[in-house]
Amino acid sequence: MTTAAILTAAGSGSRLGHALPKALVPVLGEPVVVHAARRLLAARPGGAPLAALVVSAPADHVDAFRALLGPDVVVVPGGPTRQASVAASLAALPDDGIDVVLVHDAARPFAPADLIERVAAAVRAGHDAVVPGLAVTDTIKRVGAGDDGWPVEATVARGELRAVQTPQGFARATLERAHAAAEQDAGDESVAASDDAGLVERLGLPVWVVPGDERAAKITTPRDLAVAVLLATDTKDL
Ligand SMILES: Nc1ccn([C@@H]2O[C@H](COP(=O)(O)OP(=O)(O)OP(=O)(O)O)[C@@H](O)[C@H]2O)c(=O)n1
Ligand SMILES: C[C@](O)(CO)[C@H](O)COP(=O)(O)O
Repeated sequence: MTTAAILTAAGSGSRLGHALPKALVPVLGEPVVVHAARRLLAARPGGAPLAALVVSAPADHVDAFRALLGPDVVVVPGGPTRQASVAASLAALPDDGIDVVLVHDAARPFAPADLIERVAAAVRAGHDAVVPGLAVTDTIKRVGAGDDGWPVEATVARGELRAVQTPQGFARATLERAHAAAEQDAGDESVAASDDAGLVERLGLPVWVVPGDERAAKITTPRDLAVAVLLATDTKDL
């Protein structure tokens, strides 16, 4: 089997509040997207390097991304939602016998190689959709909508919950089918899927969870950027 990866990096990073798009924000002197791409390219899913890497960029930064990532990485303009950006990258994926696709967020730039390889291995073992997940450590409450607060409706059994990360791995045909079936939602953030496995779930197909890794934490807020500096140091040799 042959594995390729899609790296989503076209978001603006509004919650981060930086002057640059989030993927171009430096961590220890290098842009987030460079850290993320380097770790994907260093992984050996199935014992071989990725056959291709397609990165989505903000439309007005495509040339800057190409200069940063070099000629072996395909850069495409992203769309208005994460789902649309993945769909654009999927359309640009070469044929080349690629039958396993990893979808990863540049916003999780320090995912270690063993996590990447674990997800790909589960797809190669026969699971057509695989996500890495971490057990939830807080008590989780489901709340209603009140005028001046949020009344608790239930305490959710947290043993059943997983906080899901990327990379997520798919049989290519399953990922293409899932995106094609949800194409009408891709332009609207209020209905677009927040992850690719969610699109597979909408088809009624199974999604398999493998252990996640705290080092694959997502940079969303300014605090996360401070933590990212620690993760960059922690994973610099991975
Ligand atoms: N239209 C979009 C929106 C998001 N993403 C990517 O999807 C990942 C997860 O998105 P998120 O963390 O929400 O990034 P932003 O959309 O940039 O952040 P925010 O919601 O704070 O604006 C990121 O790697 C981001 O670049 C993308 O490729 N295209
Ligand atoms: C795909 C993802 O990283 C899995 O946890 C997450 O859903 C992205 O969410 P965001 O709101 O677009 O950051």
